[in-house]
Amino acid sequence: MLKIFNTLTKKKEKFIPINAGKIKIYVCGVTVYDLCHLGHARTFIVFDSVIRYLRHCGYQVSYVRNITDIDDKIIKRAYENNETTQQLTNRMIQEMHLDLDALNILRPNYEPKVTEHIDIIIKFICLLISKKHAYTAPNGDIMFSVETMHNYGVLSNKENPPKIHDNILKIPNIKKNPMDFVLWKKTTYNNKLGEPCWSSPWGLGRPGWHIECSAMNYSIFGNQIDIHGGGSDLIFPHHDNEIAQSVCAHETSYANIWMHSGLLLLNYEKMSKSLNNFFTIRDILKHYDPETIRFFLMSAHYRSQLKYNDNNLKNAQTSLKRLYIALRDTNPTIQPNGGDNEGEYFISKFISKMNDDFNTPEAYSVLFDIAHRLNNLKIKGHSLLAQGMAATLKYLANIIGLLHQNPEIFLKKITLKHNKNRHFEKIQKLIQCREVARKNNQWELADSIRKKLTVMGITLEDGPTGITKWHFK
Ligand SMILES: Nc1ncnc2c1ncn2[C@@H]1O[C@H](COP(=O)(O)OP(=O)(O)OP(=O)(O)O)[C@@H](O)[C@H]1O
Ligand SMILES: [Zn+2]
Repeated sequence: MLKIFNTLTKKKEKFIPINAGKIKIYVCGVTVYDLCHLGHARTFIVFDSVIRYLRHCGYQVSYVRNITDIDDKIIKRAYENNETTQQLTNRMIQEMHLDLDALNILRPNYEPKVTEHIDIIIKFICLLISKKHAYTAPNGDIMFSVETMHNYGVLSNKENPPKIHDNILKIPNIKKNPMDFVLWKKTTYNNKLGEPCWSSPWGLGRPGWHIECSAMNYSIFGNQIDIHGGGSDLIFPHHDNEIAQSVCAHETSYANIWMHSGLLLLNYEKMSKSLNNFFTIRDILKHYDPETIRFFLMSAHYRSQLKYNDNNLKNAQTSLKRLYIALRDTNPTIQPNGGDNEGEYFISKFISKMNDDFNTPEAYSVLFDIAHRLNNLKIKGHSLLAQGMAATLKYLANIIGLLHQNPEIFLKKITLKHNKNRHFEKIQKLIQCREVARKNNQWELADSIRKKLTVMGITLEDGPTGITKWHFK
């Protein structure tokens, strides 16, 4: 029986879908104004493995992950780039698909964009106004009134009310309650940045952030879904506000289970676009195989935080290598358990770990037990049993999107990447030494380093500011 931890009840609960055999799941997606970083990959790989597992269990899963294609940060970035918000977001959506596909993340069944749901959003806000849950603020914005909901903040826990962001309190006379939030943002008279706006009963404007997910959920799924997911950074205010809007507008419950993935941290802080402390998926893919990244991001329980650093990625690579080495010289095309009880034992152990709130670290340890057993069988020359064990290993790992490559190809690829990385590090070091030599007027040394780099196929370009660029010839 599958159990899932529900952020709403703070308990692991038996999972029972609203409609037998079918699951409706919605995950908050990216605000598309930059390339995706490894923090996004964490959340999307977590939900990818959840969805793969639910499908493996025989559920028909309908998976929606939205795209936020209108927001302050998008407007600002498009203005800086001297392009339209649509040009920017279309480009970033394409790049996002490239990166997430590279990580073998299955595409959602539907990826709704906010700008394609403005009518639905407006209707939703009208409903909230008609039910007296929303009001027009003095500046013309439409605000949700949190006092009209008896248990506002239920997800983030009312007993420990979340801190109100300072700058919310600084806005004078706009909100009836400092926790009230924007549903519709009125376009300012001069519209300095030329931001996109839509006509509405309240004049030209654009939607606030929280309303988009409530409205798109309603339009795609009706108001009730089985699972709502996202990173734990979204619990408050985004998900509490979604609950407030959806419950107040439609007077039904909203999501049965709230699942939140732990954040990927860089130096103890959330990796994030706004904090500008991120590594793009693309950059990491230059140094690591996509499957290594996937393996790393599932190596801690999905609710735990995970620290990004090169060592952790290297460890993930070593672990994955161990599994592929075990699979080497086997032909795992026969039945997964090879007809023996040991295979069945491992399968049921793996399934019980995944049924326990998708415990991937424990599920990994079953994979390593199988690999260990497989190595022993190979050493002892029990070829048929080894084939069965290899098939079990591949079958189970495939459920969560791992070990789908040919072992020889994977092992060759990581050796090549390793050599390339070492080559890259060597180049960087030589360039640094040359820069020091130049600063110290050691021209002969600087010149000999340049010659060495030329032999390695590197061309240097010394910029006027003293910064040296390089490229392969
Ligand atoms: N460091 C992270 N670790 C895990 N999940 C993350 C991380 N950063 C973002 N996410 C998740 O990725 C999805 C998209 O997030 P979003 O586009 O808001 O990213 P962001 O980098 O936090 O952007 P911004 O800083 O502009 O708000 C959300 O579900 C969010 O919870
Ligand atoms: Zn959302």
